[in-house]
Amino acid sequence: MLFGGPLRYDTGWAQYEEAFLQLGFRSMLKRLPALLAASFRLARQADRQAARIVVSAEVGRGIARAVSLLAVNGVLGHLMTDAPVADRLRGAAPALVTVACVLFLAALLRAVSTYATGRLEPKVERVATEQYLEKAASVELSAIEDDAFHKLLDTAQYGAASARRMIGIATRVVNALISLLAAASVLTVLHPLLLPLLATMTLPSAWSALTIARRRYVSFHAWVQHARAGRLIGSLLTEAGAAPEIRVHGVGPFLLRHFRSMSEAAEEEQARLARLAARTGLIAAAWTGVATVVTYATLGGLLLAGAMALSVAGTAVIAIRTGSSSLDTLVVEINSLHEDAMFVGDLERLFVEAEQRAIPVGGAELPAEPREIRFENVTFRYPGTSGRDALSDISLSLPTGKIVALVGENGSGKTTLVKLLAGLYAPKDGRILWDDVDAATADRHRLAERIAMVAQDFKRWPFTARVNIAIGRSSVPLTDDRIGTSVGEAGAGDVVADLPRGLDTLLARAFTGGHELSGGQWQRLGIARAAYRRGSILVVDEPTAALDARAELEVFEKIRALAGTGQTVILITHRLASVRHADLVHVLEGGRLVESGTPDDLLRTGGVYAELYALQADQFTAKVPSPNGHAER
Ligand SMILES: Nc1ncnc2c1ncn2[C@@H]1O[C@H](COP(=O)(O)OP(=O)(O)OP(=O)(O)O)[C@@H](O)[C@H]1O
Repeated sequence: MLFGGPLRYDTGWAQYEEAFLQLGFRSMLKRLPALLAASFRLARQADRQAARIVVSAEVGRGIARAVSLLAVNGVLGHLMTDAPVADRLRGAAPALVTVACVLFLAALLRAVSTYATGRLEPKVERVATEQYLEKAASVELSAIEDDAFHKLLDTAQYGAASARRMIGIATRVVNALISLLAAASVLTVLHPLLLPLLATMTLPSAWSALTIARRRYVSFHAWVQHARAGRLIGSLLTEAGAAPEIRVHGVGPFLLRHFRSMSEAAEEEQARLARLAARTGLIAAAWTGVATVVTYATLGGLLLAGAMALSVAGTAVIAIRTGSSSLDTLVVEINSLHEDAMFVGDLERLFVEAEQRAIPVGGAELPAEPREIRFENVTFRYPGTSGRDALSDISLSLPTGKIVALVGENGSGKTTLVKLLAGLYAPKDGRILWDDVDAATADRHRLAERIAMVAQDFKRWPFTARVNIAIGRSSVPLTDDRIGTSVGEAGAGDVVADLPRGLDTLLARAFTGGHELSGGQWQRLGIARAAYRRGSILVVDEPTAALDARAELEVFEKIRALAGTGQTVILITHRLASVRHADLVHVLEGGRLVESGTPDDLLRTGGVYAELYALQADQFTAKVPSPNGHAER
């Protein structure tokens, strides 16, 4: 099956299983105060005033219900006496007025609570989502590439919606709790037998709701990656980037087949859950039925035996109905609260883990104008990969203010080396020294400030051309001067001039008014972005891969000019002719440094560089067959 099987258990799974094991009814009740406190904390963070209003209104509603129950008891007490009807009614009147007033007040409080909850819920979701996104953006690249962390990101994204739901649920829990307390106290006063009977009637629904929620949560975690893969396939079918290949290579039916088989597997799981839920519900209903019969039979027995007055039995019936409906609500709502709290728990777990894997803040100051950056016996392997190191025992110098070229065949480690230089990864062994400051101890944010990078797969932001350039340093105010200079430095003037609305053209074909650039045009904008950033070290990874011959020459000219202004240029390229202007060339092979020197030195000594150079040169000097069959130079 594409993307592996539906159930992939990795290290992250063990933690979910532990969370699942905590899902007992007792532990749920024990955790209730903490859960309510957590949702209240979130609510206060989002909107303190609305949170206070909701809590006060719900407590008020609960109390109102308790008072009305006691008042009803008073009404029945007066009505079910032997006195004349008029006297009975007169006696019951004050209690009736109390019931009416309390019901009116409860309705008012309900309206207040509805309004404040409605105001609060979206804010809670926004605050939680913001925190989620902020944490996701602040972790190390290695965390983003780690599939266990990614799974956590996947599941935690539901935490914000759960946090929103928890607000409404928490209000209903508080309300039902108070009203249950009222019913239970009334029942205890009426007859001690009635309380356990009430509990027996409600236990089955508690058990059934809990069992169903447990299954749903476990299933969700087992299937979350499957669902992501399914969504990914679905989006591939509609994505503009994949559209040409889907049509020319006829990939559509292939992707659809996989989409269907993945969806069918997920449907089977849904059907399995529904089957189990139906069975559980049926068992619970039978159990409740028996318990209800026993309860009313007991009431009848007490009446027949003269152990209970008719008015008391009437109140008991009302209290049992109120109590069991409150208990039902409570069980269902606590259960939902718990289920949602587990997703909020995932979000909190993400916060903790993201904190641990965050790019550290602070550290040693880097020299303002270092003479060189030295790699000292640097070894690196990508986290979670086995096999060979991507870089092994590399020692080399990157003198500042010069053009240093990194050369080597595909997969030799050039990009990895510059990622380490930029602080995106840390070496497994060895050090990267900026003069004598170890980059591992340096302030990472300050280090990144110094670097401008045109990566091989630099981001094509779905924004305007202007923003696509200025996003190179979004922390400074955007000025036309700076944009203009950068466009000039990158030789992107023609690209911008050709755009229908110049710099204000939206570069996202999928949106109205959006425009698409060619690969080479994008590459020029990417270089303009790096120029706009004005880092002291410019890293360009294959800057001319998509450029035509004339543009390529021009771009290298521009890059040389940047080095002339004091910028250090680290250039990765397979076009060895362009490397001839570099001050220093490092040649990598299989993650090891095999040669270093000026281009002329390397050509003279005749190693890997000279060999690759000769191969490329041969392509241009090879004899071109003439029309009459003789080879010509
Ligand atoms: N994010 C990653 N996770 C795991 N392995 C990676 C990752 N990126 C690169 N590698 C591996 O590290 C090795 C070096 O890759 P790198 O991208 O540094 O090579 P390169 O010299 O830049 O190649 P190219 O000329 O094709 O761009 C390769 O074996 C590659 O498979």
